[in-house]
Amino acid sequence: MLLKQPSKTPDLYSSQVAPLVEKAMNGFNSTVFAYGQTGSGKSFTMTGHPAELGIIPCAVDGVFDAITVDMDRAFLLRVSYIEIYNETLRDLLNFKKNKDAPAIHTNKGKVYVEPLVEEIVSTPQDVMKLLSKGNEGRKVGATDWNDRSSRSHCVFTIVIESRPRDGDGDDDIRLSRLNLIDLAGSEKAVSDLERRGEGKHINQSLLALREVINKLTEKKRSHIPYRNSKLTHLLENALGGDSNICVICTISAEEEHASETLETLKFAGRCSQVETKAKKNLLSSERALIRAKDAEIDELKNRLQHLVSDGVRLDAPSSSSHVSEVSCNMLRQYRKLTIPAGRLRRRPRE
Ligand SMILES: Nc1ncnc2c1ncn2[C@@H]1O[C@H](COP(=O)(O)OP(=O)(O)OP(=O)(O)O)[C@@H](O)[C@H]1O
Repeated sequence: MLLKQPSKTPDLYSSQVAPLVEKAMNGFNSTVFAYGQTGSGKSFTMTGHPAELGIIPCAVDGVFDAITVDMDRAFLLRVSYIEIYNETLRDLLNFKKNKDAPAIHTNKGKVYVEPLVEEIVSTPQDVMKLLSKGNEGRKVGATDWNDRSSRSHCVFTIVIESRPRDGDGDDDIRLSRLNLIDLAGSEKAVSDLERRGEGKHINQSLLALREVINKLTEKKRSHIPYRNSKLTHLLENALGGDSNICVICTISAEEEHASETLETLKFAGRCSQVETKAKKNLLSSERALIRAKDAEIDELKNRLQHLVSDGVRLDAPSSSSHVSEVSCNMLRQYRKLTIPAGRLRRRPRE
């Protein structure tokens, strides 16, 4: 759908992305990506700017707002952040320690990345800290068009698991992925040699994405070349129909960019023809991390209650530094694993 009025990112979020976040909260995979030529505002739109909140922070608020009002379900959230740079995957939450580079695997048609850090989060602040941490490791560089051009594709994912609060509810454990993607921008040859090498990989992977989208719009679908790039391989399940998708296309209005703008608009037109059939994802209790964490939470709760009945004050330093450290660690772990419903946990706005 095309927005007819110039709009700010939070308006774009409310009209186009919020419905996908709502679906993600109910077990449907959702994917949002920004596509457009270099310097046209993809990172501005996805990550945001001091002047304007981006799609990712809006979505994070959307997720926690939904948890706040949902009194019937308990949630467990995890976050991962992957970068594809020069056709190599990097874990942006673990890039320093990373000895084994993450790789794409497929099992029974499901694409996943391993090894990959998935951090458990319980507040919007936790999520935003991880986003900033990942962004520090992201490859950016100055090009002829953008001083801080993203030289990589970045996939920020919130994994949402939930179960009914009452009863055992094992037949209604839901798992979904909310993928928020900032693609690198298509570009003409740039003057800097290193940038030119990166640009070649960027353009090839975007070409692969356009080819996949073209194939997906064909009435009689032939082989779809997902494996032609890491980007399309990683997005195979999402593009292939298991996810609700929102594609945000950004353009530069200057005349010198007219041909790229036309290409982007054509891409937007083709994306709007792709049909997806996302299904609700249910998880067996044995595979549900939320079930394993339930046991851990109960155990921590018991141990904390014992400490309190022994007279240890959890919110104040104890006379014994060992008891204090143990209780603080337990309390921290307990808080990390529990997201109470019915409490406003909105991230303070700048
Ligand atoms: N709507 C906007 N209003 C004000 N400034 C903007 C807007 N969109 C983009 N900018 C500014 O334009 C510059 C380029 O934007 P941005 O980095 O988001 O582009 P990009 O499409 O992500 O580029 P690349 O593909 O090279 O990474 C930045 O300085 C950004 O702050």
